[in-house]
Amino acid sequence: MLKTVVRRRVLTPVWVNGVQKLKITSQSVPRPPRGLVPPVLDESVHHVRCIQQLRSKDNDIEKYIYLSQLKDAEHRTFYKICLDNMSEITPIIYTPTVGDACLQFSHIYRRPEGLYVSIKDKGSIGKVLRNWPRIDDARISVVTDGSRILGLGDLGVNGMPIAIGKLSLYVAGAGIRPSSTIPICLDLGTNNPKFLEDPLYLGLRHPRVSKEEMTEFMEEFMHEMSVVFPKLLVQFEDFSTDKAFAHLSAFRERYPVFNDDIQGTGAVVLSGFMNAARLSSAASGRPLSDHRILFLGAGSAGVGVAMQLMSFFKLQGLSTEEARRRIWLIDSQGLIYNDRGPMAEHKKYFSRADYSGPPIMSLADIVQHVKPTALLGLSTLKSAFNQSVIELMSALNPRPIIFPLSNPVRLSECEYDEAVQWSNGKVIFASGSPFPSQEYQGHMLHPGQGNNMYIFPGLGLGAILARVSSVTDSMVEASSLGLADSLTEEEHNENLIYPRIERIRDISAQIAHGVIRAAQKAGVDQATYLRNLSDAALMEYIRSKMWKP
Ligand SMILES: O=C([O-])CC(=O)C(=O)O
Ligand SMILES: [Mg+2]
Repeated sequence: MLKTVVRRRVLTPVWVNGVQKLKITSQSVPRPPRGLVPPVLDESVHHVRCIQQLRSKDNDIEKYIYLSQLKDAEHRTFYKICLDNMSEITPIIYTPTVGDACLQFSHIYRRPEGLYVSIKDKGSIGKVLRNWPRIDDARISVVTDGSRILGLGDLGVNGMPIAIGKLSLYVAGAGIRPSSTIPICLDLGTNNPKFLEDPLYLGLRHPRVSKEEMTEFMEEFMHEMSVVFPKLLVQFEDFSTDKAFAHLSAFRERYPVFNDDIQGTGAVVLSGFMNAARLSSAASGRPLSDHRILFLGAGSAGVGVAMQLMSFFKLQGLSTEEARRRIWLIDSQGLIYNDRGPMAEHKKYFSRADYSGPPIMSLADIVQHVKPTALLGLSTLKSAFNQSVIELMSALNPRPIIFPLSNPVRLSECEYDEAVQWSNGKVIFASGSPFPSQEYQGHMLHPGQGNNMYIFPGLGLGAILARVSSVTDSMVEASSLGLADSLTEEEHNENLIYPRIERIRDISAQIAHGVIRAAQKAGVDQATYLRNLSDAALMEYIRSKMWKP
C-alpha cells in the first residue's frame, strides 16, 4: 500500500553573508493518491515552476492576479514562495501593486475572499459575522472602510485587497495561520464619483452615510466582533484621517485594536529614525537630542508618526514638552502655527507657538525657517521634495535624513536616485514603498523601506499570543524598539536603517517578544502563563507558534 505521508527533500533559500543560497532540508508531506498528480511532481521543483510562471507575466497586475489564484488553489505553495522571495513578492501582493489592484478591484475580481459588512446589515451585524466559516480559529482581522486607501483616496469596497494583502503578510511574516485571518471591508458607501458610475463596481452605489450613522454602525460592529470572535485582534486600516483617530480613541480602551496607519507607521518610522539619527549625528557631531524634524503632511499617518517620534527625544532624556518642540508640521496651508487661525483638532498638539508672522507656504522657505535635520513626507504630494529642497537639506546637514513615506511609489515625495544625486550620495533615506538600490561613485547605496509591514506582523503576533485585552502605547513602542534592535552587525556595517525583509520571521519574533513583555508590564495580557517564562523560553515559545508553509 502507498504510504500517505512521505519525506521529501526541500530546497530552502537562506541568506549567508548577504548572499542567497539554497539549503537542502527534508520535510514530511502528504502524498496524494496515485494517478491524481503527474508522475514526477517534486514540491521544491514545483516552487521553482511557480516562480517562473510568475516572472513570465509582463505586468504587475497580471502577477497580482496569478498570485491571488495561487493562494486560493495552493496556499502552502503561495506562502512558501512568498517567504523565500520576500523582496520580489511583497511589491506585488502589497504596496505598490496592491494599490492598482484596489483601483481595479471591481474589474479583476474573480472569487470571494474575506468578509463584507455593509450599512444594510446595521441591526444584524452579528448574524453576518456568524456566517464566517472559521469562527473558532479567528485571531486577527484587518478592517477597512476603504475611505483612504494608501494615498489613493476613497475607494469604497475596492479597498478589500489592502486588507487581504496585509493579512498575507501576517501569515508570511509572522506565521499566523491562514485560517486565523479575516479580511473585512465595511461598505458605508463611497464618495468616489468614478465608482458610483462604474457598472462593475462591487459596493453600494450611494455616497458615504452620515457621521452619526457611521458611529452607530461602528459601535455595533465592534461589539459584535468581540462577541462572535472572542480571541480576535482588530487592525484598523486605511480609514480617512478623522475616522482613523475617532475610531481608535473610541475603541482602544474597550477592545484589542490598533490602527496601522497611525501606530504601525509611527512605530516603523521611529525605529528607522533611531538608526538614521545615529548615522546622521555621527557625521555632524551633534547630539541625538538636537535633531529637528519637519513633517510634510498632517493626516493620520503624519500626526501618528509625529506622536511616536516624541519617544525618540524622550529616550534621550528630554521632557514631553521639549520633545514636542523638536517637531514641526506642514499641511496644505503651509507651516502649522497657532496664530494661523482655526485648524483640525488632531493638528493642534504640534501647532507652533513660537512663530507669528505671515503664513509660510513654500517648503523651501519652511526648511530655511526650521533648519531641520530630518524631512519626512506623509503628504502624497509627488515630487514635493524637489532638487532645491534636497540641496538645501544637504547644505544644512552633512547627512540629511529624508523619508518620503507616501504610498504607493508614484505618490512618493521623491525617488531614491534623485535623493542620492542631489545630496551627493549623503542622504539617509527611507520611503514607504520600495525603491531599487543605487550605485554611486563605485559604492552600492541601499534605501530603507519605512513601511508598517515591518511592524504589524510582529506586533499582532505578540498581541495574539499574550491574548491582550487592549493594545497599549507601550506595546507599540516596544515593537519599534524591537525592530530597531533587530539589525545584524552586517546590516549595521552596510549602514542600513532597517533589516533585510528576507529575515522577516526573525524580526517578527523579536518584535513579538518585546510586545509580550510590554503587555505583561501593562497588565493587559490574559495569557498570564507566559509571565513565568525566561526570555529564551519565551522566544522559543513564539517561534514554536509560527505556522510554516
Ligand atoms: O499599506 C502600506 O503600504 C502602508 C500603509 O499602511 C499605507 O500607506 O496606508
Ligand atoms: Mg494603511
